[in-house]
Amino acid sequence: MSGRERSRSRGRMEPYSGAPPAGYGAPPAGYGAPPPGYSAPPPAGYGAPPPAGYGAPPPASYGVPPPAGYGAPPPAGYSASPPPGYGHYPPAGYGGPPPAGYGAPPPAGYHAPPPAEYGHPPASYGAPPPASYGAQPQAGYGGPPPAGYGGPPPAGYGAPPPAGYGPPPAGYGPPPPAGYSAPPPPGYGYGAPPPPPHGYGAPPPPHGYGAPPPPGYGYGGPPPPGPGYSAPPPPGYGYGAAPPPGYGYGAAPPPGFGYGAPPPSSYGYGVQPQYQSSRSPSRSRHARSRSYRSPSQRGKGRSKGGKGGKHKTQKPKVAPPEAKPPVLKEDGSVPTARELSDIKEAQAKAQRDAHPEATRDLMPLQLLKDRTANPGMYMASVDDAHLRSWMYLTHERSVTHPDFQELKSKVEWRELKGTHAVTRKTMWYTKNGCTCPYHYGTDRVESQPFPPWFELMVRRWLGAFNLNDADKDSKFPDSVNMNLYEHGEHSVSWHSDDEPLFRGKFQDTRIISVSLGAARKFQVGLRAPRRGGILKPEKDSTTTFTLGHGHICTMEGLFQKHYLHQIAKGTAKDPRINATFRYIVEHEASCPMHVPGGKGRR
Ligand SMILES: O=C(O)CCC(=O)C(=O)O
Ligand SMILES: [Fe+2]
Repeated sequence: MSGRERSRSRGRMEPYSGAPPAGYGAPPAGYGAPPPGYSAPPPAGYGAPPPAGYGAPPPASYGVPPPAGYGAPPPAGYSASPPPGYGHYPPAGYGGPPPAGYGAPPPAGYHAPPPAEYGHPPASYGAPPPASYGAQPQAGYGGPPPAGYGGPPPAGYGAPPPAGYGPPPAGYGPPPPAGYSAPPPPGYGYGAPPPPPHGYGAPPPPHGYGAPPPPGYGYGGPPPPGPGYSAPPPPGYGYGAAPPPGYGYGAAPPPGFGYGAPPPSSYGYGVQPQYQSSRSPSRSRHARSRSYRSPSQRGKGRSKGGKGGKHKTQKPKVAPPEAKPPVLKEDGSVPTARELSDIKEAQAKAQRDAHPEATRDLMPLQLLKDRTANPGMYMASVDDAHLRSWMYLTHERSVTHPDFQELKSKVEWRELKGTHAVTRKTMWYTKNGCTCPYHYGTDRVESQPFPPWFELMVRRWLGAFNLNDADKDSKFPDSVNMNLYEHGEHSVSWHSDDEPLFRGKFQDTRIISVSLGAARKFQVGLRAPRRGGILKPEKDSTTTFTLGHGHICTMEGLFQKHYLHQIAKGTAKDPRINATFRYIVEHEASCPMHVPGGKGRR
């Protein structure tokens, strides 16, 4: 308070005489309309007391006019339901100027909810969009985004264009992402839509299917099925029916498709189709499940089926796979390791695009947000009905800083040792007498029962989901994996929570993740075939979110089958705890909860 202001407030106590008390000259800025009867300026001499209502000084907080829109619904452009945490309680320190950026809509592409203490705009707010967001923001970004930048990019468009997109690289590599055929939105910064590579989109030559594709047709990856692609094979080629859509992309023909002779070696654009003998219809299923084997399953004998051997006798005997023809480029040359990975990634993507998962109409699935009183407070961060995969983010106020301190000091944290250093600390609690351990790569952590103090804490955090064990949708999680990241060097690299215990690669799973302490970046991306044995998301499919104190993130449906996630190393100085609540479906054979022969169902 300045000296002048102090004397003004003292002046209020003086009797009115002659001149108005100090400070009464004019109502302070922002005081709104003068009270009824007040006629400014005061009458000469100001003999009379100030009109009724004028006597009191303006309330302390009234010094500054309230920010436009304060108290009212969120300002225009703020989106019908503001993102979770936005505006459901007034920013701290309200009464001062609105926090920078308040009143502006959140920047396009800003997926993460604002941090717990709204009032500090998120770190990236107003800053350039996340790296994965495609083109650099246009000059002037920081004000409203350039026209066209506001809406979400078309599917597949969020990623940067392939290197050298100006003129497409020779051979053009994989087909452009879905939706890419549309010109980029204005302002997206590609200049003009890229010219299609020579021959792209044109139908293949009418009789050319037995022959190599014409020069220049050459996609590194499989061509999209185009008009004419399902044209009958050249005379003499002789399969009865037209090949199924997508055939020739490396997928095996469906059971019973049964052509006598394999197609000529040039069929399939350099990617050899996989032949299926009509005697082994399980081949394609076999090939498919093979690509879903987890790190722990890989390297184990196929007859074990990756389930610790206990289903040995139940597994159907499968004939040893026929030797696969080598994958060649369209010019017949052998691809480099990187080119081969690109080809495999494009094949996997084509498979995925061609094979949607069951819809929720066909196979109902209740999303956790729909169990709450306020589903609008949950932001869809991944909403992928095609892959039956969902991720929602919200902020939960009942998660407190004392909770963080209690967890940090009471949990018996175990160090996880990577190949070179400690990657993070962890703990694994289970319920109902379950003794299943948790496997992290080569590390194994024995379970402990939920401590009573933790049970209470968790019931509070997850209260909004109304998990009262009344039916299958309302089951309370029966296990939790906790991580303590002491600083930015602690991390968890790309993975999915696909441990056999949860059967997340085969059926819907729910994972509820609660974050406490320091904020860290959480990334998700589409699962791609391993590259050089390493699990990484498909190129250009990564999205980054910030998980701060009190954030709850759900992963639902087949998210663990189709998506990967990670907490990458970063610059964080302060510790963070994350608890992921899970449902065990298939207990290990040594566990008292094990059901012999049963593949559990949630
Ligand atoms: O710390 C996180 O937010 C993620 C942890 C995680 O992915 C896991 O425990 O499986
Ligand atoms: Fe995970």
